Amino acid sequence: MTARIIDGKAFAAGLRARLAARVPSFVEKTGRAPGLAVVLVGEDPASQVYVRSKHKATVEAGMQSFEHRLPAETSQQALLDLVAALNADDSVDGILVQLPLPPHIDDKAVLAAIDPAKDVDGFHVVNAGRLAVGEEALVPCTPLGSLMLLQDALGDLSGLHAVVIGRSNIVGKPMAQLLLQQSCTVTIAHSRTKDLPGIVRLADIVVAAVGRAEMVRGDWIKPGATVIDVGINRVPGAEPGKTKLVGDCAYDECAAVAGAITPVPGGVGPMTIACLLRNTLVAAHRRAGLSDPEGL
Ligand SMILES: Nc1nc(=O)c2c([nH]1)NC[C@@H]1CN(c3ccc(C(=O)N[C@@H](CCC(=O)O)C(=O)O)cc3)C=[N+]21
Repeated sequence: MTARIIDGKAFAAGLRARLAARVPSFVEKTGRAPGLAVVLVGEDPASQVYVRSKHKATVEAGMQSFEHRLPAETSQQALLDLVAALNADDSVDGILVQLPLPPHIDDKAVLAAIDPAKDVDGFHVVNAGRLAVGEEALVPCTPLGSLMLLQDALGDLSGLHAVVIGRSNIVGKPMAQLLLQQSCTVTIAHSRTKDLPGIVRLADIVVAAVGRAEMVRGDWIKPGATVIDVGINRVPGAEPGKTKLVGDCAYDECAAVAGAITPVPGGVGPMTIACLLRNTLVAAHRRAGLSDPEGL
């Protein structure tokens, strides 16, 4: 069998177009465009690339983008002061503080300072708790985008066994919550799991979010299973001095066995940015007292 390729890039482009189509009626009702503030502390080159693509996508969707670039030596208090100002700014619907932060800053304290209503990353404990108990929440973008791709590929997920590899607060745990909400049987596996290949072989759905390049091998995959590869690992490329991007799954091996699989790049990554805009539009509607935009 050769897996169907799940085209996250195309799905994300479609989602961004649907979002852009909803912006004019929001503007008409409120007199302003939804606004996303992105805060970058320091000059990490990968973070700069992500922040640039977020800005571009935000503007293309007709939303307002506020970029705040602070030097690496910015104090925690200065960052908290900026977050407080963004919380108070009515033109800002979403606040994203790019991670990782420099080591002298306590990221938990910063995330806790973001107004949960503007927490478009869904990282605040209030949103994590709301997701866990099934209340209206802002849901972390990478798991949300992964779920959208799964539902597009499989339709109803009810009763399927999903194995999530990785237990981070940003991906693994919220992914498991979303799959549980869809009535999957969910196993959360991680670096200490005994017989990880044996556990993964039980899965109808594999979500790989461990952050280790090409760790999941083809002979771990049940024939026909759907594989969502969340990993983004930069490794040495074919030519010396060049790098390339690979996922947490050994792509060629897994694609030979799976029913469907996301590539890296072009899979989950573009969905993360599209879902950030989706969350910004949703947050803007809720803050304005409007009902959630439908069909997103
Ligand atoms: N507060 C916060 N929220 C985040 O959502 C967040 C963050 N911090 N810190 C960094 C990670 C990483 N991240 C990605 C977003 C898009 C792609 C993406 O579009 N990737 C493309 C390729 C990009 C490339 O070529 O480098 C793809 O997979 O096709 C990747 C990674 C969001 N992050």
